[in-house]
Amino acid sequence: MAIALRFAATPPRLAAPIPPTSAPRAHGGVARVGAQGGTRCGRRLAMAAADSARCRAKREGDGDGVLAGVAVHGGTGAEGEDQLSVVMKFGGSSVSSAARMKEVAGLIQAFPEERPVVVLSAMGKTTNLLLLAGEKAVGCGVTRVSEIEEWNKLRDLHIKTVDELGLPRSVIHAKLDELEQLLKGVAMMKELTLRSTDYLVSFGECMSTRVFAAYLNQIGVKARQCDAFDIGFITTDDFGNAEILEATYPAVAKRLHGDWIRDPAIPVVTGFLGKGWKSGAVTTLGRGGSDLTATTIGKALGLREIQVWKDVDGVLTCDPNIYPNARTVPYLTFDEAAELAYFGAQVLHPQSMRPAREGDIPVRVKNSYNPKAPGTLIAKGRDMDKVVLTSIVLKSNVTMLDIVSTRMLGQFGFLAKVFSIFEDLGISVDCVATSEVSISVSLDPSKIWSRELIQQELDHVVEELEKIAFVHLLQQRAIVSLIGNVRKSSLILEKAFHVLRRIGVNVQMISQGASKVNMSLIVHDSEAKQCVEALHQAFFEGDDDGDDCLMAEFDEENLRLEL
Ligand SMILES: Nc1ncnc2c1ncn2[C@@H]1O[C@H](COP(=O)(O)OP(=O)(O)O)[C@@H](O)[C@H]1O
Ligand SMILES: N[C@@H](CC(=O)OP(=O)(O)O)C(=O)O
Repeated sequence: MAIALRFAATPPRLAAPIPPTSAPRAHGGVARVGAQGGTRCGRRLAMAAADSARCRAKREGDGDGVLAGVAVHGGTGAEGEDQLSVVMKFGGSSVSSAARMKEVAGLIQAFPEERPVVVLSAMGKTTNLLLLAGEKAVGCGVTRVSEIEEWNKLRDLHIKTVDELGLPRSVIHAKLDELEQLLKGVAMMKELTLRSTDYLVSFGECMSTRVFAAYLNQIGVKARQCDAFDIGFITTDDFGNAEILEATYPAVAKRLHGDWIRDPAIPVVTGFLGKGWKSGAVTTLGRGGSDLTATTIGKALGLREIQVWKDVDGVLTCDPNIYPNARTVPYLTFDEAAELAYFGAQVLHPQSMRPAREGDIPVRVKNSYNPKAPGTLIAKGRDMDKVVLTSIVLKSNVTMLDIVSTRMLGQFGFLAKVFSIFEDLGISVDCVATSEVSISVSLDPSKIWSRELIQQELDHVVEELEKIAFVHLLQQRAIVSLIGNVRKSSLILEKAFHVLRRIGVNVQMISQGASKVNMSLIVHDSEAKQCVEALHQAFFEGDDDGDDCLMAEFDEENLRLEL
């Protein structure tokens, strides 16, 4: 049987690669925009340095900030019709069905004064379905691809959505055909590389945006579908976890603004995707990466606000799946939000705060199921005077290593040796605690695609470390991170340990940075949920202080009484 293999397991190059304007950094998230001090206007002009549009901006001579004709928000509040004003990002949960897409379109129509850039994730759990379909395709044989349950599910979901929205199926057919060919290609090659995995999962966002843009047009809201990899999102070639490069900012600004000026239509941009600068192939920004797409666009265009619409009333005091009494946190700083995300609060992508902080663009986390709820506003600063604890984050299934060396006493270079082993094996470390003769670390279980550290990797790391130290491997641990006011750390720890002692839980490791807003406690996995509940009750429910219970304000007197 002949198979039209239009897309082999190795996807095609998209276009000639565009080199980054600076070398990619080895670690971390979004590459920093270079020397940019000064005003917003100055920063944006710097971003557009290589851009011919910059000259136009100068010619027009808007002292309050004009980039290539974009009147940026220099605090005057004077927004022209000729500029995009906000980003509205809708996650998979917000666009999981035709009904949800209608709701989201309604939200966009409800703010006619806004000229949003819309960023969409894949519908519902499409990304997971694509990953599973790809894995199954590797082993199922070409003729059985059509039987893969996940492929059928996601195809049916998209066809049903298009039908229910009253759109022609042609909106989605080409992409579905390509996807089927790709799965057949994977089945034929019996191989799914990281590169082809990224190409495979990109279909989720490519389809949701096509459907949604078509729907907006149908209801009279002029919209334009945009693939992020075609509008200037340039990344490293780290498939599965690519970093956005600096060249992205001027490229995206130029493209989105240019399109808007030429023919105003709401851009509907694929979240989560980019283009590798060397390979020219589609890359992804790590799970939940659409938040990062949104903040990158916000910074690139210098927009007034970045809205991230979820299925919860904002950032909550803890994961509502762990403890349903979680409450909304009304205000957060970029640092607090980043810390929350780093330590595993699923609600925001760990790197997403960086562009917002650099561009000083406020991020509003809102609930698309409950738009009246005020949500969470994340900005540069907030009044921390009354803030004690902001949120509790739990990361489960963590592995801990106790590394003991008698040779560490008075020695130098031991820590360097330990960490070079982790570096060589590509394992990242979450928390660290050291003493004269020992070091305890917790290992990040979520490497690429949330794959957990497999036993073989752990055995390898232990084997290497045993060459220089005694090693104890402790599995099934959990990190309970207390995100709060570092200036009240003693108060937080005092109360936390009081609570933990009361429920009979022993903390196995503690880690707190010098000026960081989080304190991490490692406990046994089996006790972790109970810890979160008890801590939440003590910090957020115990004292009804009339201040949204969020500041967990409790005075010394109260504490003494409790003790
Ligand atoms: N501290 C927290 N605050 C809010 N939501 C949280 C928190 N921790 C975990 N979550 C989970 O994150 C989910 C929202 O994030 P996500 O699934 O990425 O949304 P979306 O798909 O809309 O982008 C919520 O449904 C909630 O279950
Ligand atoms: N669809 C991608 C990207 C994303 O950001 O999704 P969401 O916004 O639904 O978390 C994922 O599932 O990882």
